[in-house]
Amino acid sequence: MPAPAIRTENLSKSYGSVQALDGLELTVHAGEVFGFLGPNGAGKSTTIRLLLGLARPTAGRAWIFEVDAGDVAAAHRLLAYVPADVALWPQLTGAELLELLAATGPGTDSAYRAELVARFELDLSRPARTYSTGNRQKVALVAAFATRAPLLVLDEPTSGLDPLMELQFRRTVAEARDNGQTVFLCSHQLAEVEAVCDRVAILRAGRLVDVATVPELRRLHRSEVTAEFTGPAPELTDVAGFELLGRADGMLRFSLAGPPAAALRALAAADITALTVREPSLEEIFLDYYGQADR
Ligand SMILES: Nc1ncnc2c1ncn2[C@@H]1O[C@H](COP(=O)(O)OP(=O)(O)OP(=O)(O)O)[C@@H](O)[C@H]1O
Repeated sequence: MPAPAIRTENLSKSYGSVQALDGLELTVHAGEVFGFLGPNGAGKSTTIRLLLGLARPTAGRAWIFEVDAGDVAAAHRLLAYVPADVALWPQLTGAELLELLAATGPGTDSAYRAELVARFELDLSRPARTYSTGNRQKVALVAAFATRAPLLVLDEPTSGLDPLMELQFRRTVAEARDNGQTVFLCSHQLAEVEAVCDRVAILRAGRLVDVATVPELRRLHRSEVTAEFTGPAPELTDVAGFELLGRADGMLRFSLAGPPAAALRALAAADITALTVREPSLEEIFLDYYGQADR
């Protein structure tokens, strides 16, 4: 087994009486694209700061490819980082910035970098002070993806990108994975996480709620079923996990949680003419976890 890209053991951080991160146990395998999700204040940025050695844990430890995250000089040779708020030296042009970032980072593939500059339509001749938020983000993304760093830590990397650039981002993440790199992606863009991540971790109030693949998460959550029928309506009220959403003449719409066997038996007893099952999106799953009632 290759060393995990990220491993944490009881990783905890408190700020005074605020427990920002509480006993995080996480393993991110080498080569996977891993989504890190949670509502505001869940502890995502705190985790990233601990992984980057920008803060010290109150308890527990973290390793980057088995290098202690606190050993910043060694750990940062293995990773590239894109922060949520990209700050750049205002007087340097895009081209100068990429050169500077390449000189300080874990090694850059210049041919691939040129391809990424074209792909993200980055005008390298302009000074950074004239860049929009999205352009600053592109500089950081191009610099990070052009490295051969085995781990890419991306914190809200596409919040300033338009939908076309968002697609280019997804394509570039897929290339990083094909290249054997690990991607740790912290994002509120759930469609993006759903599209690119192999597994996701869900964090809430400093604690890990779940780690699973998106299909696994889907199986745990409600699907929406529409059944059309002739004759008597199927009798589903006793089925565990059944919740009626609507009914009309010859049509029933309901949500279902858990295994569908009992519902299928009940449906089989009726004369069903059409059946559609819609699986929940990651966004719906996320809202299920963080429903307004218990925020
Ligand atoms: N330097 C600090 N001093 C005091 N409290 C802090 C500090 N940094 C974070 N916190 C608190 O720790 C908790 C976790 O914050 P964190 O920034 O890690 O959340 P987050 O999941 O990244 O949220 P967001 O999605 O809003 O970025 C919050 O309650 C926050 O107020």
